[in-house]
Amino acid sequence: MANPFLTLRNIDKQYNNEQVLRDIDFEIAEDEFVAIVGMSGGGKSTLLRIIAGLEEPSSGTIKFHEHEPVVRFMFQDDRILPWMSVLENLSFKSRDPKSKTRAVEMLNLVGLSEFADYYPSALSGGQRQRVALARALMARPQLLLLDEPLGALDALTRRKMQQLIMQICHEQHLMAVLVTHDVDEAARMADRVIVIRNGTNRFEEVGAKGRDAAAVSEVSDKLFDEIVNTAY
Ligand SMILES: Nc1ncnc2c1ncn2[C@@H]1O[C@H](COP(=O)(O)OP(=O)(O)OP(=O)(O)O)[C@@H](O)[C@H]1O
Repeated sequence: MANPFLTLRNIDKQYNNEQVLRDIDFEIAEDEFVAIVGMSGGGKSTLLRIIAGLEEPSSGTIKFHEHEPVVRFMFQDDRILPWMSVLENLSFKSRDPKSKTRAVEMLNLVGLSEFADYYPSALSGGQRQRVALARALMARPQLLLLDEPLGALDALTRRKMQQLIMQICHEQHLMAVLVTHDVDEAARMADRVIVIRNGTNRFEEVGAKGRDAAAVSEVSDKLFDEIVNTAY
């Protein structure tokens, strides 16, 4: 790979006697958007935590090439604080007055500038996930780890959020690793889709993003076959 940002080599992970990940081996390039798909319980979230440095692999190496990047997560559960306004949710961690300016900018970026003073209970699920995205962007991350962030949204809101996340990652030169159960989502959003089968990455689909509807559907059918043909 020409410009690797992150390299994972022979990553194994066991919990007690359970082998969750085995021989995970792939690279992520600068500016790449990667999706990880696979059966439930297959170790996708564990892999994200290992990339984030929240969990140590049992063996294998993980290497960021240039420098330790700023990494932020987005989850299905938005984890925004109900007793704070939208703006406060973004800026409360920092005493720097510039943080409020940055929060306003980030709300603008995700299309929520009119909602700065709202409390989370007054927002829709899609708007709350926009707040979660804006909050993740506050620290100027280089890498976004997206653990099924759109799983609880209705189909239309989900499509809009997919577009927003792709657009922001592209404009801000952010790398992203998206874990999703939705093979259409993976085929639509990612430059490359990695299928985790039996704990190992056995299949990579390259060049997913920007395909037309027919091509997305073809890729997602292929991904589905790869996943369900796994002997679990
Ligand atoms: N901290 C832990 N201690 C023990 N076992 C764990 C721990 N975290 C995960 N596991 C086990 O590792 C396996 C993989 O879990 P993980 O959440 O990574 O899978 P997943 O592919 O993200 O699943 P899903 O798609 O359902 O979210 C599961 O069997 C889970 O029970």
